[in-house]
Amino acid sequence: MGLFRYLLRSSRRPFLLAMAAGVVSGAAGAGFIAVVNLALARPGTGPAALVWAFAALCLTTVVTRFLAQSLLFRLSQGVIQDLRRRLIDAVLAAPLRTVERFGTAKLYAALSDDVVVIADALPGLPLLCFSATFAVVSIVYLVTVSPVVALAGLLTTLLGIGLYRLFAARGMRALTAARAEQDRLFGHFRAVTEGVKELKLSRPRREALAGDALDATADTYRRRSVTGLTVFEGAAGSGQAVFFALIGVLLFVLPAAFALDATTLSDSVLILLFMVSSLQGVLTWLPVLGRAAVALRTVEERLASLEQAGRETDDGGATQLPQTVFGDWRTIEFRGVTHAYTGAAGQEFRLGPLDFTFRRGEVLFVVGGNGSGKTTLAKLLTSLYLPETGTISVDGTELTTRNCDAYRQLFATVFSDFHLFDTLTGLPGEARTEKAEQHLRRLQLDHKVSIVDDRFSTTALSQGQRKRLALLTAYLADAPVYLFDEWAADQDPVFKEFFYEELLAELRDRGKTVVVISHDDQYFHVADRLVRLDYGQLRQEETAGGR
Ligand SMILES: Nc1ncnc2c1ncn2[C@@H]1O[C@H](COP(=O)(O)OP(=O)(O)OP(=O)(O)O)[C@@H](O)[C@H]1O
Repeated sequence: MGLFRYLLRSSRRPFLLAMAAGVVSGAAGAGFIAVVNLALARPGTGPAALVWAFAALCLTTVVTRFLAQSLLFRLSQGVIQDLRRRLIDAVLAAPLRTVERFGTAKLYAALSDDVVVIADALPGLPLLCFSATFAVVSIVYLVTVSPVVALAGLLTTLLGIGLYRLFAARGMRALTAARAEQDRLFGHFRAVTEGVKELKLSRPRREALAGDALDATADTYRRRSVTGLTVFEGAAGSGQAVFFALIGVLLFVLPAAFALDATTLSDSVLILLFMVSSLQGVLTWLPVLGRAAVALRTVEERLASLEQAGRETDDGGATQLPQTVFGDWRTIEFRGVTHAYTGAAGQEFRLGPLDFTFRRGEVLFVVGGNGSGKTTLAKLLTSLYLPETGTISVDGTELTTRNCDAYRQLFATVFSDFHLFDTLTGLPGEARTEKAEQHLRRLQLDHKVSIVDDRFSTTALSQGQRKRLALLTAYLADAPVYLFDEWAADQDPVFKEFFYEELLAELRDRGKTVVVISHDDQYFHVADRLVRLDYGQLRQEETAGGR
């Protein structure tokens, strides 16, 4: 039912058209059997009207069925596209913390697997309509042949539906349990693809993680899936069995009990045989539809959780250029700002409460030991996290979900876990390629990388070189504020010096504001101001250098 509801909401018109085609096809199919029966009663002497009816019903059955299926094929591809678009939009609009809590494995599973499972099941839906209509019309026709057989047919159909519902509830439970394992399975796949070096280098870890752990999850997934699909197959078998039982009763019990003649008997059996064969068509789709219902529920739950966490791009102002919203900013003020993470074992890391003011045009260093909260502070400063308590204000305007997207456009960043896009698309367009080539030379990457069709020719580089390419991208963004999270950590002494002594000075001269997270104490003197984090608490320190 969930699938029907979803399609009625998302693609009402083509879906209703496909269902109507399924209904017409079912009715025409049953009418076809009635005409066959009438023709069999008078072999070779049927009136012309019967011949025309035969031809029309044949054609209608075939054409409407084709129409319904082809509409559903088109619809199913549309559903894949639509669900993926909605998931991607929800991920991009949800707060970063919500996306981090989800984890990539769960999102990949929904994007890659669930949407395809749903779409693959859709062509089965017209068959349900076809068979339901076929059954209703057949029973109505049976009333004209023999009310007793019609009643038996109706009771059998109801019994079949009851049995199916009984089985389906169990099948759905098993498939839902299998689906939960799938998230874990995708987590293992990710660990294998991203940890391939470590796994190759250590046989015990490979056997433990890519062998035992993955096999255990895959086994549980397989067992639960097989149970679920087998239960659905059981539902199909029991549906078929009750109809066969009815035909048996019709052949061997009813004639004696109700004095049915041979013609009534053969008409009824023929109709019931066609009902069984149409039912078989539906029954083969039941496991597929069961899996699709579970997948749709998972995707909808994931969408709802992402959407419930709040959209961050609702503000009308967010569509304006940052220059017009926050372009003239002077100060960013933290007042009583906190952010906490709760680990799996319940332990908590709390940053803050933080009170400090960040000023336009300064070069600010954020320093402190590992895990002291520097990156978390950077996420708060860039508004990737909004404060859990306290406020961050820009010249008195408090940052909220409604204006944070506009505010974020002030920043160009290279986080320590940055993603290196291989395209320049989306960066300011004017003389982009020339500027990129010039920076490639400056960063000594021109012998490795070139720009081809607005793309880097390669991103398969050393970590230090990849960081230089990320720096180039940030440079091209030409944002008012730059944030570098331990950028120099992977650079050789020459590039460290270039970064701290040349690049930061150049950015300052260009009127940029710069935040540098750093462990390189030999360069702390280039900062205008330095803040030190110690277990989430902040201390401001003077520096020797700066202006
Ligand atoms: N996504 C997260 N979920 C849960 N805990 C987190 C998360 N990110 C960071 N933490 C925890 O918050 C604390 C601060 O992390 P943060 O990354 O801000 O430190 P850092 O000062 O940047 O460290 P480093 O110098 O090692 O990069 C750490 O104890 C870390 O375990």
